[in-house]
Amino acid sequence: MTGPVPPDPVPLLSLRGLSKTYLRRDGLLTRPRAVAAARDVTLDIARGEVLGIVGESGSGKSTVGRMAMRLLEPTAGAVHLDGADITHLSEQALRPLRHKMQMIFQDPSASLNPRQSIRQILTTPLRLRGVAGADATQEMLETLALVGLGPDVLGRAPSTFSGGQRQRLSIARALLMKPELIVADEAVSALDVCVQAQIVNLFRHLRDRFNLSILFIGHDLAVVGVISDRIAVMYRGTLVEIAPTEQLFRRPRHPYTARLLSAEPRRGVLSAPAPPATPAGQHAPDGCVFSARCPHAADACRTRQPALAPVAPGHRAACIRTDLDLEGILPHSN
Ligand SMILES: Nc1ncnc2c1ncn2[C@@H]1O[C@H](COP(=O)(O)OP(=O)(O)OP(=O)(O)O)[C@@H](O)[C@H]1O
Repeated sequence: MTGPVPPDPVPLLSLRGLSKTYLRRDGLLTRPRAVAAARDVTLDIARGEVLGIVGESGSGKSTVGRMAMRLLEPTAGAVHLDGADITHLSEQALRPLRHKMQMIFQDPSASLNPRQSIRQILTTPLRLRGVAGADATQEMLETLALVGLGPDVLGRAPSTFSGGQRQRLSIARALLMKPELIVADEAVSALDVCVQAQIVNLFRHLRDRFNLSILFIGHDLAVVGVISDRIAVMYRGTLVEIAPTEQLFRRPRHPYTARLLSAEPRRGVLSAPAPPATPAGQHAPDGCVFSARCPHAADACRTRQPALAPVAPGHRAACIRTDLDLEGILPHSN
């Protein structure tokens, strides 16, 4: 008997109650204070899913991405990859799993060695996988073609490429590790608007082709919305809303999400300005993290942070003002 394929019961990546606290000193003579870069973040990413994380600068997006990659030790919480708890694995024990998780950063120049040719750069992941000789060359060329580059690039140095081409090269290098998960941290933020669209389309194509899971981190809801199946919204280290993309755009349930949406242009999907940054050096209030800026804050909002609670199927929000009818916008056509 055939029927719909049930969803994969084990998410590829599962973040459970992840927190990260830094001690920060604001001046030479001041006492260090604790800064919660991420608080109790719980997220799952299914195989083949693109999960967006959006929020303004300093909201903790990179901290979550780096903890997911086990590049940063969490202060509390757990990271599960394919059902296995990898939170406390040693670097040596992690090594065989590292290839499954690849990270793409905002500035590809920083991760492409300027003294190496593209052939040398792309040889490294192949060597790590034990692929050499003619097989390596063939795989290199196939992967370059996948990211829209030709064989002529192999002898060139990274500095001879544009920003968009360099990002294509870092994606090619990541693909050569045969990853199952890609964490793309502001991977298109530094690019021109039309190049952003091309790279976002490339990520989408690669997801479809390889059933990749992608954690797509960005500050621009319009860009993140184009590629993501679901979006998680962060504010000051706290996950305040998570929903399927269309639902989040159409009917946001947290005032901060509504505010991000109102900063979006109604047309020109990829040209939203960055939202204003969180004021530096301000402590989170005792209550809801957004209460100080929220136009709908009630007294109860200033006394405690609400938990992320279901508001509709697949949709959760950390707001006690469930009575609000917040304004959304029409979703972008994917
Ligand atoms: N090594 C560190 N030491 C102290 N504080 C840190 C450190 N790294 C990050 N932070 C602080 O943690 C908070 C979250 O930073 P994070 O980089 O995760 O935010 P983000 O949303 O990715 O922002 P951006 O896009 O600007 O990087 C910020 O307040 C930041 O200043």
